[in-house]
Amino acid sequence: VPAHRAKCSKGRTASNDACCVWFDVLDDIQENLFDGGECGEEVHESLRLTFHDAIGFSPALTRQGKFGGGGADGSIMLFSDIETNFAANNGVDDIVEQQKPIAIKHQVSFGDFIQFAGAVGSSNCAGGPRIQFLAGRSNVTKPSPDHLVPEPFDSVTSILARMGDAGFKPDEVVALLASHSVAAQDTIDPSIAGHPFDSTPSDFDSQFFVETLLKGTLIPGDSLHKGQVKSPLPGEFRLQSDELLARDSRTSCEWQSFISNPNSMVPKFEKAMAKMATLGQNPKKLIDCSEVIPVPRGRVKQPILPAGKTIKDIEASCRKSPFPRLPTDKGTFTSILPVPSS
Ligand code: HEM
Ligand SMILES: [Ca+2]
Ligand SMILES: [Mn+2]
Repeated sequence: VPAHRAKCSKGRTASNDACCVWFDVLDDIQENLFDGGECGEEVHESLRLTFHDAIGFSPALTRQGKFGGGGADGSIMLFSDIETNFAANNGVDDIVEQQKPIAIKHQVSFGDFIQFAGAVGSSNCAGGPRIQFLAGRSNVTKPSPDHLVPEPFDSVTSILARMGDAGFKPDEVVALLASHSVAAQDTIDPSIAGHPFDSTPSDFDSQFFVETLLKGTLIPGDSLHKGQVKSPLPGEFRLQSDELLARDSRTSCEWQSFISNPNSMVPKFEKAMAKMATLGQNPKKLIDCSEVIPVPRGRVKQPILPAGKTIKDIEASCRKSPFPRLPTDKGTFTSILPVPSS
C-alpha cells in the first residue's frame, strides 16, 4: 500500500501536509528573489544570512546565566532593527528586507524562511549542495546578543573558539567556508562592491580553496581595509580570516583536502549546514521537508591553477601531505568580473 502523500500545488506531493507551503515559497523565491533560479547576489546574500542568524547561539553565555541567543530562530529578521546594526552584520539588512515580506506573505516563520532560502539558493549554484530542510521553528524568540558573528579581522584562535562554542570542530568550520566559493564582498571595501572571493562565484567548486592559497600580490581596490589582505588575481578579494585559516596548522590540512579530493567538499558542507540550521532547535520537533529543495544541476570543473599562475605561487600549508598536482587554466591571465548587484 503506498504511503499517503499530501497533495500540494501544481500536482506536487509531499510526505507531510506541512511541507506543501514550501513548494509555494519555492516558486515565489525562485522567480522573484533569485531572478529565475540563478546563483547570483541574492543567493550569496541568502546563504550568508543563514549563518548570521544561526551563529547567534552561545552555550558559553548561557553558562554565565545570560541569554545566549536562539540560534537559527529568525531573530535577525524579527529583530532586524537591532541585529542588522551589529557591526558584523553590515550589509545583511538588504536581504533581510527582501526576504521578510515574502515570509510574511506565506505565513511561515522567519527562522524557517531564512534556512529554506539559503538551501534553495545554494541548490541553484552549479555543483551546489542539497541541504537538508527541516520546518517548524517558532517565531517566539529574543534578539541575539552582539559579538557572536566572527569578523574577518579576528584571529584563527578567536574564530575557532567562537565556532567551537556554537558546536563546530575546526574541520566543520573549514567545510562551512565552502560557502565562500559563491561569495563576494560589498562592505569591507565599498569602492569595489561585488568583488568575489574566487574566480567562479556562481559555481560551488573548490576554486576558493585553491585561490586562497595563492600568494597575495595586489590590492584590488583603493587600499587595504580592516579584515582584508592582498589578493592574487585582479578582481578578486581576500579576507584576512580566509588567508589565515588556509595556512593555520589547525585548519590547513582540511583546507587542502578539498583541493586534493574535491568530491568530499559538498557532502561535508551539507552535513555542517544541517547542523548549523538547527542550532538552538530540537530537530526531533521539526518536520523534514527536504524533498522540496531542488536537486542541483550543472557540473563544475576540477580545481585548477588560474591562468598565469604556477605551483610556485601556491603557499602550501599542510605539513602532513603534499599539495596536489593541478592543471593550469589555459590563457595568459585570469580576469574576474564583479558579481552584478540586481
Ligand atoms: C568563520 C568565519 C567567517 C567570517 C569571518 C566571514 C566573513 C565574511 C565577510 C566579511 C563577508 C563579506 C561581507 C560583505 O562585505 O558583503 C562574507 C561574505 C559571505 N559569507 Fe562569510 N564569513 C565567515 C563564515 C561564513 C559561513 C560559515 C558562511 C555560510 C555558511 C558564510 C557565507 C558567506 C557568503 C555566502 C558570503 C557572500 C555574501 C555576498 O556575496 O553577498 N560565511 N563573509
Ligand atoms: Ca566558486
Ligand atoms: Mn553581496
